[in-house]
Amino acid sequence: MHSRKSKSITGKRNQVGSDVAKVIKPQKTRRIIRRFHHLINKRESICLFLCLTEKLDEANEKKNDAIIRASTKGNTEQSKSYEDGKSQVFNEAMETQLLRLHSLIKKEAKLKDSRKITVMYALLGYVMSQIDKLGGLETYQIASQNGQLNGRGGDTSKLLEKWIKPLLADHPGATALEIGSLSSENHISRCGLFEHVVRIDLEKHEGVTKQDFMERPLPENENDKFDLISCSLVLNFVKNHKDRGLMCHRMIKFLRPQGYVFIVLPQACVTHSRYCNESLLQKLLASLGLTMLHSHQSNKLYYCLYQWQMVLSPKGPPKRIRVSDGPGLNNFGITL
Ligand SMILES: C[S@@+](CC[C@H](N)C(=O)[O-])C[C@H]1O[C@@H](n2cnc3c(N)ncnc32)[C@H](O)[C@@H]1O
Repeated sequence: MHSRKSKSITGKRNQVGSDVAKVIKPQKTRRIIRRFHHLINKRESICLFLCLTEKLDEANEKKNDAIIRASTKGNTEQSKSYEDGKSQVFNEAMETQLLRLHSLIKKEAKLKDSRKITVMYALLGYVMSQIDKLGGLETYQIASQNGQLNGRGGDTSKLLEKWIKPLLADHPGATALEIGSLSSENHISRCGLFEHVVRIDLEKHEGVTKQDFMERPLPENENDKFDLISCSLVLNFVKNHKDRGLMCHRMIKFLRPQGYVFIVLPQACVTHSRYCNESLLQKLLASLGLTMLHSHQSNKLYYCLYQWQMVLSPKGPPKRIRVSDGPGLNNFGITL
């Protein structure tokens, strides 16, 4: 696999990480974020096809490599194919195969012979090398951080502050949990409306605890719960519709009665998805007892604020349902 260290012009090696924050140009952030999502999605589909049951960890590519390698153990052809894939530099043919992965998988699933599996290992190796070349989750997060500062008008919790201020007027000592926090400088932490803000993310950042929300110990009492949970641009980061649903379910467990949930999604998740629009999202969250108080669409983002009023509406279907059709739509969806 390529080294995650790059040489500077002085010949010094730079570790991918905080140093890189200074070198990702703002105009490149969107491209990096898109590429990262593309690669992660393709990797997930290939792993599903190969029945790799051990969960890959976005924050630990070394571990992921070891998991994949272990799955090829005893099969020299698969192992060689995976290593060959990893040794590829940018490869048009592989990129085309990735773009057609969905139909490729459909076709191959019918004739799941050993040769096809070998081809999939080569593609998986290629995806791994591309993720590595990109700098993995760290670079993605740095790009997102830059995105917060530039391209999309900054920190999303500015709007949260506007919405939540009148609601918390008689609520001294309110607490908040910010899932997917990249900075302790965001409005949510600085606005003074919350006595305490717990900030967590899959990666460690200054003032942010490294923690997977899905593994955060469940509250033992009301003190461990929050008056607000912020989930800004996190659900779209979660890989599939079922896991997104699980995340929504879990958020409720951390909310105090009448607590609030602030969700931000890329606008396309509600305007250009086959499986999601604002009204479906509203119905899904209503089945968890959440009532929508506000929503707003900017050029790039969709914001909404819900309150846990505990008035449960009927549960939606466990499967994704198609709400739109046509070319150019994405497959974002949530199922509960
Ligand atoms: C695009 S960034 C969003 C950052 C920021 N909240 C914003 O609005 O710009 C998505 C972040 O969600 C984090 N994330 C995804 N799943 C998570 C989980 N299960 N627990 C904690 N953080 C998670 C990722 O680590 C990533 O840093």
